[in-house]
Amino acid sequence: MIEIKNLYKKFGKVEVLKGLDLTINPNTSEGGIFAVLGPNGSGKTTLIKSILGMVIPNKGEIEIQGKSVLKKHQYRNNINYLPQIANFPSNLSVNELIKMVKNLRPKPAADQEFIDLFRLEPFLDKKLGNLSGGTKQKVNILLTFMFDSELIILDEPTTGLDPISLLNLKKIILAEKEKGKMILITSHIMSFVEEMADEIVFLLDGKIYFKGTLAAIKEQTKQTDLEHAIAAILTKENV
Ligand SMILES: Nc1ncnc2c1ncn2[C@@H]1O[C@H](COP(=O)(O)OP(=O)(O)OP(=O)(O)O)[C@@H](O)[C@H]1O
Repeated sequence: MIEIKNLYKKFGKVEVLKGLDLTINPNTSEGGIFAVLGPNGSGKTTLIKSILGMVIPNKGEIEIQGKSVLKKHQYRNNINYLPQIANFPSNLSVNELIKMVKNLRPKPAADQEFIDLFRLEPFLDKKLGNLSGGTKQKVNILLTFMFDSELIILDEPTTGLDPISLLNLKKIILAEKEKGKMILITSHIMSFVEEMADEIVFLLDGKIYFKGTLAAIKEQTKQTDLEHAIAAILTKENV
């Protein structure tokens, strides 16, 4: 369970989060996959990075499983995080990077399973700087899912993936949900969100504008699909 109270974050003069309150509790919600949505620059990554301790909020409280996480770091060992842009060292090979990450996080790793699934074997000795965008994203996904963690945070996970890899990603996410994991996803691909998410968390103007099921957001906006439901909110709010 994640509980966020009165979260504020400013970058210089830009106020991104303005007293954001959010409780994500899979036990009382419809399911385990929560999509964090909002227009470009609305603060989705800032919120995620605050949960991860990579952004330090100006004010507010963040608790995971009832424990405050601000200025702590141990809890991060139990979060799998897929960053939006993976800045891999370009002169390392895929194999070297996997080994390095496994050394940094000494717990069982299912790397071979994902090497096989995404057919990464031919790329293992290639330098990361020479990989295509989609192949880099497959390495990014492998590094995220090879460890077993209770909380999984995915920032734009579909970027650059071909159709088969996208199907594989969806399978992996659903398998994690089956195991009872809590999964937070940001995505601008509404068809992906509609297919995967149990609940929507919609950020607007530094706060949570809506939290609830796909059915509820469609009903509230009187739209039949998520894309139009979101468009209806943004038009109404003149964003
Ligand atoms: N380190 C930083 N320094 C200065 N400004 C920042 C920093 N990180 C984010 N911002 C600003 O905070 C705002 C929110 O950015 P954020 O990346 O959280 O948005 P987002 O909702 O994830 O956007 P997108 O959908 O485009 O990925 C933007 O105006 C951005 O320029």
